[in-house]
Amino acid sequence: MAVRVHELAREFGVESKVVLSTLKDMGEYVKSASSTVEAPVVRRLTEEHGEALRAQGAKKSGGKPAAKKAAPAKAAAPAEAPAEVVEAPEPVAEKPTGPTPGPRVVAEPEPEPVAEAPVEAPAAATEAPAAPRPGGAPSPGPRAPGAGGARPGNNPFSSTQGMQRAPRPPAAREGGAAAAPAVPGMPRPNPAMMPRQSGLGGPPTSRDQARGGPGAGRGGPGGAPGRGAPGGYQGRPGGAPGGGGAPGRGGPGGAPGGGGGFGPPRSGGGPAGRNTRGGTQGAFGRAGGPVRRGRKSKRAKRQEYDQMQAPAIGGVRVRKGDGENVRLTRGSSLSDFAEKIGADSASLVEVLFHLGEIVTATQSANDETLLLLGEELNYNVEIISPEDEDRELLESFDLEFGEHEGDDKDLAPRPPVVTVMGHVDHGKTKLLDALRNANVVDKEAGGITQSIGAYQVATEVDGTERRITLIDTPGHEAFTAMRARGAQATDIVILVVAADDGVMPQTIEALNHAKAAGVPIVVAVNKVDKPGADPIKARGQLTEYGLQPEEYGGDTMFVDVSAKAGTGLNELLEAVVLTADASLDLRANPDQNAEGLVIEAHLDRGRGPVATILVHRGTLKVGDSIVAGPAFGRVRALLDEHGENIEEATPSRPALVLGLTAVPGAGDNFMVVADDRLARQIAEKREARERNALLAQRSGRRTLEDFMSSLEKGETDELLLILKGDGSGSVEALEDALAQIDVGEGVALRVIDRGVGAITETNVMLAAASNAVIIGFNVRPQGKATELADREGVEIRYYSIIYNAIEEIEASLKGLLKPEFEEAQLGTAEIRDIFRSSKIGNIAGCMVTGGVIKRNAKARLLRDSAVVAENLDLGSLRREKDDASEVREGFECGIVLKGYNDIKVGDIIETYEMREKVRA
Ligand SMILES: Nc1nc2c(ncn2[C@@H]2O[C@H](COP(=O)(O)OP(=O)(O)OP(=O)(O)O)[C@@H](O)[C@H]2O)c(=O)[nH]1
Repeated sequence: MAVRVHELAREFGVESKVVLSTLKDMGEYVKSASSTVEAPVVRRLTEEHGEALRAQGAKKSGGKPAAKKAAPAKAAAPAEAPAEVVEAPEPVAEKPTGPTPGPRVVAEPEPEPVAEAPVEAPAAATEAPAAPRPGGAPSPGPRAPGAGGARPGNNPFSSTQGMQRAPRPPAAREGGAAAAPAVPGMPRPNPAMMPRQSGLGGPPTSRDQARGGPGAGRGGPGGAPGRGAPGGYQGRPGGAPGGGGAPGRGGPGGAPGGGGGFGPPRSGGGPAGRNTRGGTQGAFGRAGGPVRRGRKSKRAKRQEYDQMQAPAIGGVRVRKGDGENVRLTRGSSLSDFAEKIGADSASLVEVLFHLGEIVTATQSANDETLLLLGEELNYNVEIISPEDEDRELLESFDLEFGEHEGDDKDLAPRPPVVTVMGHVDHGKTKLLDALRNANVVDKEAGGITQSIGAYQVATEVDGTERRITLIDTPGHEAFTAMRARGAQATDIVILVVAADDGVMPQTIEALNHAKAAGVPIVVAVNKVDKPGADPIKARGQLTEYGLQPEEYGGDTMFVDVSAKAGTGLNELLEAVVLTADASLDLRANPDQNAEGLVIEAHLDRGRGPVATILVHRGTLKVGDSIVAGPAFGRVRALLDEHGENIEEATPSRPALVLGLTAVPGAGDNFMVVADDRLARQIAEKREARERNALLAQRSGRRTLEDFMSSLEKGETDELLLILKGDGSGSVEALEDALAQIDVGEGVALRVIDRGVGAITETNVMLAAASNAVIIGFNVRPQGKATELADREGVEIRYYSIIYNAIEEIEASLKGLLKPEFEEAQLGTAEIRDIFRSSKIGNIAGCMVTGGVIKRNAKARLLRDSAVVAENLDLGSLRREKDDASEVREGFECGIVLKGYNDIKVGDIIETYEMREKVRA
């Protein structure tokens, strides 16, 4: 576990800056008092400088000994009522494959930390080294008192059990778990204990923090050093046996360290596949240090796996429930769960791990996993349905969807909405076309009707004009897709049966769908113009399926039509109206904020997102603030099916809406809200929710067995990309070009997100959660995105030439990329002032805002997160009046960019150097 510098300082009784400078002397990259320091570093600090620091602290405080504990450890469960007492666990004998028996749940006799609370690390580190571990295993570090002395080395979350950079005996260096003998009584290597993957170029401090800790750990099962294992920033050896790192995304072993690799995903990062960062990272793994070469043999992997399967010694301490209800939304993470039950997410990770599932604390878990965990811990987990979720979401804004405002007298009749279904080739499309051409309303003479997904027709029934809205995507797929989303777009189904063909399988299917939805049916017996037509037979056949023709005493109207000849169309429409009148109460309040459904939506190159909506109630007007699924906006224009502008759309009226910020999905509901801000808030919440649900789905249940089978199968993988560019054109071009890459079998490429603008923390989070690589095209990261990417081990690649991006991605996918140079970030400086000199050009008065600026570095200039100049050289670097070879963060300096004068105050100079990249 990582601890903060100030906590360490408190521990030693010295000021933060003393610890900072000691760490810097040790060569550790530490920024400030609030920076985190990884356990192995803490240990080294303690071992090498602990005495001196404490002495210094004691001197300062007048001989008072330094505090023993940095801070009170967080209790993971409420003190009261351990629900179930299970004796301290003992080692369990060999276990067959398959999920391990449930976690040994140990009641907590006192509110002591469950796994290791982060703050324990310094305490642990300052303890005298513990006795050698049972079995003679090298003890990578002392343990905290009271944190499970009885179960040495068995806590995968223990900060004290050796992390990536823990000094360790040479014997242990040969591949972690695989090399560790399974001595009885010795902690078996547990996937959770394996070294985390590393090898990326960023500062280890921040990265490590996220990697090693409970819940955030990425080190996966397996023993070999992960991606770029021994590399990393510090180039230290990784992976002590039983090393830290919660079970997480890292795959078993992360076998061939992809650290410097730019190889194909299948070979990178180990056999972990989907759930491992390694898989994808391997494809674009950043350089950063020496890389393990070659793949591990199947045997070694198998061995690792076997050991991985072995039950860990030591139980998981989680307070069991009493069958209480726990309501979780789709895609909740273990952290969310933990919060609800007052437990530590790390223990939940561990519990699941024992159940054979590898889920990190922050990752979205799927429904099954959440239910499983609930069952195990005796909680009644209730996954909130998407509809309920949305209802609750709207309720939180004091809104309601799907209700008419006012009372009965406010309701006015509205046209029925009709979907045409039937067997292939029975004439659905033809019928829709025929109806459109013959009966469309408000049609200018000669006007062409556009297909916007729905249109209105009119017919006269009993002397009054009656309108009908037809959804013009025929077939039951769209109908069921909408139903699956809880949306009922259809009031009546026209079931088309060709008179010459009779009832066919899809006729029945459509019939069943309509029945299941409780939607009345009108049968159109089509193609009656054909010589072999037998409309009577069709009636007889459908009777067998429960559709009794009215003329035979039933309640279903059958109408003979010929879509081709245009006969029977009015009768058909009349039948629809009569059926609606007989069985449905189709009324809506037209005088409220509009609500309804998105029938179809797409991105139009010229007009942006366009959506065809169907108003259910209320009246949609130009200028309304609208939220449609995860999209929102102000209605800029409303168009009807003739492409004509309309001012408003009343109930059952389909209209094309322009002005949305994004493309909603078919079946999403839409509603008008008070203002744009509210619309945005709702949309954002929905989007986040959708993302979580998607991630949960994608993450699936990755079991240890899955890992094994991927190992055996020789792993196919997918390279996921997130594209960010400076304009929608470039992003599209890049995506198009990527789609053209022939990646060959076993490797797939998928763009999971794209967008215009700087690379944001959200992009990084998504990449982290889905093991994607971010491609930045002429854009740079924003805010703490880089830091987060480093911490999360997310690879971001920057390009300014599409061709280069394509070439590299293609090469990496094909595993053809030759060793080459790669950029290593050095430091950034912000231009605070500009001094003009006739001799040397413009001098940028800068503040170094991160890292180190070195004189011989390469530089690029950023303005508002966009790259304005690339491949620049630092002409001179000065501190005060003197030339400097490097200037560190927090210091001012003067920089001249060789041959480049177009600088502005506020610009960022980003420096880097090219390091040779070694491929695995
Ligand atoms: N003679 C005759 N032919 C028709 C009639 N209606 C449709 N057809 C023909 O039947 C064929 C299929 O018609 P479609 O409208 O494409 O049928 P569909 O049900 O939409 O077919 P899918 O879209 O494949 O499910 C076409 O060649 C039409 O011209 C009709 O009333 N009489």
